[in-house]
Amino acid sequence: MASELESSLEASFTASGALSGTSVLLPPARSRIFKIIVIGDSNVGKTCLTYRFCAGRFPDRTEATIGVDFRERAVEIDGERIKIQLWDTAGQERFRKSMVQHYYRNVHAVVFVYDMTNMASFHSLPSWIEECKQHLLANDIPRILVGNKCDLRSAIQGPSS
Ligand SMILES: Nc1nc2c(ncn2[C@@H]2O[C@H](COP(=O)(O)OP(=O)(O)OP(=O)(O)O)[C@@H](O)[C@H]2O)c(=O)[nH]1
Repeated sequence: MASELESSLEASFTASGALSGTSVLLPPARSRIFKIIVIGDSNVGKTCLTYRFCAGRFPDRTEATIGVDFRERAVEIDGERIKIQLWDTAGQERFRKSMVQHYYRNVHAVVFVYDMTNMASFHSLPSWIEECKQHLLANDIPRILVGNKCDLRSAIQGPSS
């Protein structure tokens, strides 16, 4: 029993990255949190995308996001448990004005979303990229582009639409 306890204590030291062999029991290491902002025109599906990722299903109904909504999901990557904190931002200018500087603070990655059935939302991407530049987003911050609503096959718009 005592030896079992000893080995489990040692395992928790090792898991928390602390030195084993000391007599102090440290709390387990806290998960690292990564902040990812999701941006794009209103109605492209940012809320649905983030909700689906975090809750495993689509929301029953959606309304225009005001300011920002936060969603979180724990995932394991390369054996490390991390927390992904998704910032579902408002697409409508009037609902984002007061919040926009908070979106870009300490951000780890950006997801740009457009709606494949709405070419205008694709053409808006340069203005979203410009907003990132204006908020001094570092060049090494990963950026991902998502073309949403690909299930609406017959409504997908191409460059000539
Ligand atoms: N067919 C289809 N509809 C979708 C998809 N994603 C979102 N929608 C619909 O698109 C509409 C807008 O979705 P939201 O997720 O609220 O869009 P948003 O980008 O968060 O909008 P704002 O909050 O105004 O910025 C809703 O009617 C959704 O049901 C998708 O993948 N496929």
